[in-house]
Amino acid sequence: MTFLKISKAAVIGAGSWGSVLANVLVKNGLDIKIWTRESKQVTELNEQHTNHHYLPGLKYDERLVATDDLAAAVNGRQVILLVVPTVAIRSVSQKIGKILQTSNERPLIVHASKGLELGTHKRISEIIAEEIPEANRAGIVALSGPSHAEEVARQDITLITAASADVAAAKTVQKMFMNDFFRIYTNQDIIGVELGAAFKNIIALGAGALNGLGYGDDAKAALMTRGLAEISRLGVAMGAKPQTFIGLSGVGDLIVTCTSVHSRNWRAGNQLGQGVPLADVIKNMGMVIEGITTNKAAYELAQQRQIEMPITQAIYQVLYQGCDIKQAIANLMQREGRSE
Ligand SMILES: NC(=O)C1=CN([C@@H]2O[C@H](COP(=O)(O)OP(=O)(O)OC[C@H]3O[C@@H](n4cnc5c(N)ncnc54)[C@H](OP(=O)(O)O)[C@@H]3O)[C@@H](O)[C@H]2O)C=CC1
Ligand SMILES: O=C(CO)COP(=O)(O)O
Repeated sequence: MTFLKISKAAVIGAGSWGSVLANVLVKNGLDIKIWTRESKQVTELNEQHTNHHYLPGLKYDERLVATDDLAAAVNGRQVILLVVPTVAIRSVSQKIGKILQTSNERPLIVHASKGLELGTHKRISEIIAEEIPEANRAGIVALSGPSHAEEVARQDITLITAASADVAAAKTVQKMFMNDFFRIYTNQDIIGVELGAAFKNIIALGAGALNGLGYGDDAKAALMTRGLAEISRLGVAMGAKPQTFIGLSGVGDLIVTCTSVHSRNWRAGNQLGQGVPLADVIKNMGMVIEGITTNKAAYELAQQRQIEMPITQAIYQVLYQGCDIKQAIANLMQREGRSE
């Protein structure tokens, strides 16, 4: 595609991240419609300009318009930004694909979700490409990097990546989001960007668990470093460029997710480390914990491709096979000595 100056976009998903990204775009002067499946949330966003369940205390820009009518959100928009959990990407994309076929429109599709599909192990952009016909999309861009909704909401400095094989598409997204607190880099390695984003959540579960168990900074640094080594190994085997894992969407996002109390994955791991059962952790969070399903996908991929991922395997044993966390850590420590 050619570079476009965007004035109208739709944001699909009004959870923590979708609502904050929508707010950034409104502040940047764009006309934004945000879609949520919840009619009560539409009323709250349009009348109180709040999103109490997801970001208590935040006042949204009054120009942000919410709707629960997907066609009304999508039609006539130059960009559609998907920000629903990975598990919902296929069904939502299917619906959007049908709407765009009927209206015969061709917007740029952007997503900011981080995960792999269970069963197929597909990346988000692969799912979108399957469900929205090529004739009805101008390109696909992944928006990803170290960014917590809670901090972007208060306009903290945040730097992330717009990734697409199509440079003009990535630059279009860069331009629409950039402002004095939000800085976007482009990257053509969408495979590496999406995989770094998905896999770091697994390691963040482990970092949280170490904290919950009372381990210190040495353990955290070790987990992050060896975690980066194994997620890059799988990522490169899946077609990612190695250097992407030392960029914002790789080590950058790994650092923020493994060290921030805002991270849902870290907080979930922290509770598991304190002995809270997984079902209760999920119930109490009230928001998506992507690392739990991505751990299963990554474990299966590692098995299929015979790639050594001891941390991912240990977390899989804890989450899915009932292994005690302390036993899983002991098993990791007792592995035969290796070179780095
Ligand atoms: N939160 C953050 O700081 C960041 C999140 N991300 C990524 O963004 C994605 C979304 O995360 P986040 O906003 O935190 O998630 P939340 O749990 O805060 O919100 C999820 C949103 O998606 C909606 N949703 C859930 N399931 C479906 C479905 N089946 N169909 C339609 N809508 C659905 C929810 O609607 P309802 O309220 O009705 O359930 C809600 O609006 C994730 O992949 C996450 O990894 C990326 C960077 C930062
Ligand atoms: O991706 C994120 C930060 O970059 C958000 O991480 P959590 O989903 O763990 O909150």
